[in-house]
Amino acid sequence: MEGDVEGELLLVETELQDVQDQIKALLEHQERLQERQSHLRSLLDALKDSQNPAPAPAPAPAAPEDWSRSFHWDSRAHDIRFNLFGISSYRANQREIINAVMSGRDVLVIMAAGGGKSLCYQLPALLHHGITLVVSPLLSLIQDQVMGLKALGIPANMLTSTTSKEDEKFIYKALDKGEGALKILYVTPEKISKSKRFMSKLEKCNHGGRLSLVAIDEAHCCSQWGHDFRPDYKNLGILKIQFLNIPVVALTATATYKVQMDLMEMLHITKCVKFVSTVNRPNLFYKVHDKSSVGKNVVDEIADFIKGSYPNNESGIVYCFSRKECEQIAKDLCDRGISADFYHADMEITSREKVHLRWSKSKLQVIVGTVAFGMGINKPDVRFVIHHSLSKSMETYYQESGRAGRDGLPSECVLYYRPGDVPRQSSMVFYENCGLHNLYDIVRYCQSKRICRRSAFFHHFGEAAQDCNGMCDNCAYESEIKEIDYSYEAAVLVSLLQQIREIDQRATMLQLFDKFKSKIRELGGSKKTASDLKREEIEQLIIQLIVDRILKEEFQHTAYSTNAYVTLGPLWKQVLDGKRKVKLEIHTNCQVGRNISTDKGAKRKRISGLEKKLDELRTEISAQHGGVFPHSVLSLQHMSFLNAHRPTSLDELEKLIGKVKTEKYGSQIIQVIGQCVNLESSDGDHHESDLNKELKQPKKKGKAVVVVESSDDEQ
Ligand SMILES: Nc1ncnc2c1ncn2[C@@H]1O[C@H](COP(=O)(O)OP(=O)(O)OP(=O)(O)O)[C@@H](O)[C@H]1O
Ligand SMILES: [Mg+2]
Repeated sequence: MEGDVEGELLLVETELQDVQDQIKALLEHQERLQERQSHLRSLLDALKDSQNPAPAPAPAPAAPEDWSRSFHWDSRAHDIRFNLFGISSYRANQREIINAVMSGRDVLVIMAAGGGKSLCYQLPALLHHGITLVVSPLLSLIQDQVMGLKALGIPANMLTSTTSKEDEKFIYKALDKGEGALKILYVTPEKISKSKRFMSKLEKCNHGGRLSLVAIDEAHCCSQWGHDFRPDYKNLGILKIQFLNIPVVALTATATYKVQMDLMEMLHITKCVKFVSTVNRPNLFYKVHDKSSVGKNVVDEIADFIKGSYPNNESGIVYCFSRKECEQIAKDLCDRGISADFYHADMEITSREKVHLRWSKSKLQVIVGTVAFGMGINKPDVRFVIHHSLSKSMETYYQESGRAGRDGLPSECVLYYRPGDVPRQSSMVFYENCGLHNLYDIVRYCQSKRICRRSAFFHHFGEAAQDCNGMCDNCAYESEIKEIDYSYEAAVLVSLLQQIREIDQRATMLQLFDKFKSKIRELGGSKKTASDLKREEIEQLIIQLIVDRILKEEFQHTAYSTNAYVTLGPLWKQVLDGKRKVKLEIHTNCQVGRNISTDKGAKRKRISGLEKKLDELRTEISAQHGGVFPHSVLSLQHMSFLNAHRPTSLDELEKLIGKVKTEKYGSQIIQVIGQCVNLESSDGDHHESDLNKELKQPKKKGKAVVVVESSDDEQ
């Protein structure tokens, strides 16, 4: 009797916890929607006002500043953007943000990964006369940025644990007395919170009128509610207190409303101008791929995909669930002829950095990583991100997959999903705040075969829907999907779990499937016989019942692991009483056989002979110049421009890639273009040059087609 009461109490407590988790998640969602609502309301008011100007001369609230009007620094900004950075036009919001920063306002920038946040403080840094201080959380990010800026001849430096005594002296002199050339100084947050010497030098710099701007990159690290909280970021508010008149620009890729409020408060920039850009990444093609239960088949498919779609060493990431899995998959990919290496938190920092650097310099095609391979990734030309198993939430998946295509060019994000992977993930996250709720969100994303993948992100981040343009599997393919009624099977599962509960036992998903199969055989009442029932379908059904709260997961710790069990959820009676139908979406034209390497979604095109040669040239220049990354020499967008326009003189070249890059690498580029044009004209066919033909020859193991990304208008 006592045991029964205790048992029920436990059940009620677990359910209460579940309800609390859901309330919390719903409140967060409500917050995001409220923010969207207030934004839409003010937009509507502004639109109405512009159509019906108010008749009475009542004191109107100050009109929002128009940051896209012309400013006196426009032509200098244009010159620096194009001639120094080699960037031909601004992306959405960049110009407005730069104008707000230049007008001396504090600014908060929320812009998706790869949106181009760096330019929003680097360009003002060069327009201003003094020094810009940039706070960034990771050494590797700082090193990449400083290296890229130095390659453009911009006086940038960093003050970190790796800075030499000599450099430190130079930086302190520049801060102290304004000697030497220094425009952009990167530091880690620890410098602000822990180095009194640095802060006093900065004080002197400000006193001498030489501190012009403070930029705080990855600003979500300030907030405990953010996904990457860094304690030292909490102290950055000191910057505004100490340098009251210096504008602060805080930048991040994702911040919920709560995180935004929190970081504005902490940085003391509550009156800042806020720029929130869309979470949409139109160049990313999202796809969920059915994952085989046989590990070898999954690696075979991934390897075929990489070799078939990206045979020119285009960079990619494969995310795995565990460290062990990472090492195994990296080895399996190597065995299949792909240059891959692993990256996880158990490795020494130096070996991790080595792998990262080889990959950044495109000497390694694929990094197989755990979630530890995260924030420091600055590589713009990652063409594919594959998830070997599902992420723990929509937010994590958005961030991890978002490391693809930061250069804006078409890239692919493929998630391998198998319902059988869910318990593995749930037993890791169930103790986290809203852990299961967040996991079930991404499980719904994976199980759905109809709903646009992009719309799931808009919904999650509380943003109005936008057109997907066929850039996800559910929008791109006209596959036949049938809704099949599984109410009978669901009722059998529920009654089985009832029986299991009665004898005080529990079942894992695998055990439940086995029991289910023999029960069906025994009953003989299903439309399908036991042998017809595919394991994948029943697992899909069990997971669907879990996310619909008809069943639920329970967890038990053992000495070595946490086991996940399936039990009855709050709504089980509805199914048993026949009050609720259970349907599953099933592909009828054999989704499993659909090979991802045949996808048209990412709009890949053949790489031209010239682009291939330019790629070789930039790698060569990068090797000659030590630190410079190939993408800092020429971006893929530049190579595409050069291929389309084929300049023959330095003057023509300068109009395409700007002055600085032309001065540095122009003669080599013109030479390569000249060689290619000659070869093509002797062949007589621009599109089928010897170079191209040579490139289309099967490479190593007979894989043939050479494809790389293209801009939207090229197919
Ligand atoms: N207007 C532009 N046109 C073309 N390329 C651009 C433009 N602005 C930035 N880029 C390029 O886009 C890439 C990503 O830019 P950046 O590193 O600033 O992104 P980010 O917003 O800081 O992303 P993350 O959140 O991942 O750090 C870089 O290669 C950069 O040179
Ligand atoms: Mg950035």
